[in-house]
Amino acid sequence: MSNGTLYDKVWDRHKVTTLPNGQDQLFVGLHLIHEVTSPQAFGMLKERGLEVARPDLTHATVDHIVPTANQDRPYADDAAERMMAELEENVRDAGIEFSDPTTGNQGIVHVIGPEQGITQPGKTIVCGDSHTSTHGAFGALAFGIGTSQIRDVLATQTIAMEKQKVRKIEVNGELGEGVEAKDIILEIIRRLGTEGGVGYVYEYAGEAIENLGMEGRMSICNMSIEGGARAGYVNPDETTYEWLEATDYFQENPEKFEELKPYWESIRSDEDAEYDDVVEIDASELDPVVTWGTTPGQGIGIDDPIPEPESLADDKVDTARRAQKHMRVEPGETMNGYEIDVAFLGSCTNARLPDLRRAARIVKGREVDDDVRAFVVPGSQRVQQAAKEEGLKDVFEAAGFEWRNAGCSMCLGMNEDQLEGDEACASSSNRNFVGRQGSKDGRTVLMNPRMVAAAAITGEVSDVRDLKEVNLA
Ligand SMILES: CC(C)[C@H](C(=O)O)[C@@H](O)C(=O)O
Repeated sequence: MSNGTLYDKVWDRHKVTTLPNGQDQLFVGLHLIHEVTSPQAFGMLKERGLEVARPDLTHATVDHIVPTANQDRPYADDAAERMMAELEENVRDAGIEFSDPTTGNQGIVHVIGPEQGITQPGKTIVCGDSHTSTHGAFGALAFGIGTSQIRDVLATQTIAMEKQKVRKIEVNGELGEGVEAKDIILEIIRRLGTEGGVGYVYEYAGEAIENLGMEGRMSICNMSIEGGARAGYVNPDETTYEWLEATDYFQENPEKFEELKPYWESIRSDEDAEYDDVVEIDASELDPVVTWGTTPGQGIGIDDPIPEPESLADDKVDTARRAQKHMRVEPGETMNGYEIDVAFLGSCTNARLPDLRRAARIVKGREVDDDVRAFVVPGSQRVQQAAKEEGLKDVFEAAGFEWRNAGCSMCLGMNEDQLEGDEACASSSNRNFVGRQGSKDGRTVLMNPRMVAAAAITGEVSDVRDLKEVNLA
């Protein structure tokens, strides 16, 4: 195959047929499920007397409601216990592998798939979760689906979809000190808007993307949906293969690695592939980005002035006014110095081992500000364990951070981890919508994990470049 994008190639490879309504029916290589969006779908399946078609291509975890402090069963929260029990029953009945908390493999669905090596280049991957775009970091075609689509995939292992356009986002230049993958994606969303990607899949390319490790690529692909694109991907390369080779799946099946590698190579976008749109970004111009508003697109460099709503496009003026009122910020001010009450280091965007490592280098030998409650919620039990083994847990706890079990936690406040009243939170997560972190008056400022660490220490949104990093060794 040649002259195509990865998107075209993976799509064609998985296409079963074109349906009478014009949509394509695609075979699904991996269906990830979690406790929040799957119960209803299993219910619909049962009503029709249908069985799960490919339990072997389905994998479950529990992440959204799982308590991150006390995980003794039954969970203190009845609703959480019910959702967990239902998932347990569904996976048992269907024979689906379940990374539950007793396995040591549990964690946020978008952290564990890559960890276990079941997220692979050139696969179609779906999950009832908008951040499924994360898996695109491996060159997979991965997108979030709704409940009725989960039902369809459970029943048929296929999905009906319309083909999207492809926008190549080329990020060139070298990232400056203190600036990282999260800043790149916040900048992309700031420039193109939260709706800018509707109808598109994003291909992230360019030397700044190629220079990122898999975790950074995942942070970027993760937030594709915040820019309106249901999927985003990076072409697989040596960095990808190195990660894959070290995973359980390929350690146990080394012959599969050799067998699949030529396929992975073949689905890379060709040099002469045609794109529906191309956008270029210079990574070397970026400062750490923080949000001033209530959408991930309302971001600015740490020392840039918060915009006058009137200076924005017409359709953005009202939302900007409302956002500034909610956040209690004024145009012309910077976010540097904005007081915070909570620091949350977690989520499927930024709770992998290197994220925690970078934050720990800022935290080491310092103390969390007296007025801040700060916590670290590792993305998975494996991240938690590895971080503990290399001493990161001790670094965080010595500074006054709470160290938790794996889960989504305060990213969306579906468990007991929530903002109270009008607390402001420096958060490494992906959404700053009003009410997102559990309190309708809560205020979320999105930023990279090192910036969260800096905010925890100073008690206000700060430029991490002003704090000296400590060597962890
Ligand atoms: C619960 C789930 C449907 C939701 C999503 O799809 O994104 C959640 O993961 C989120 O981040 O808001």
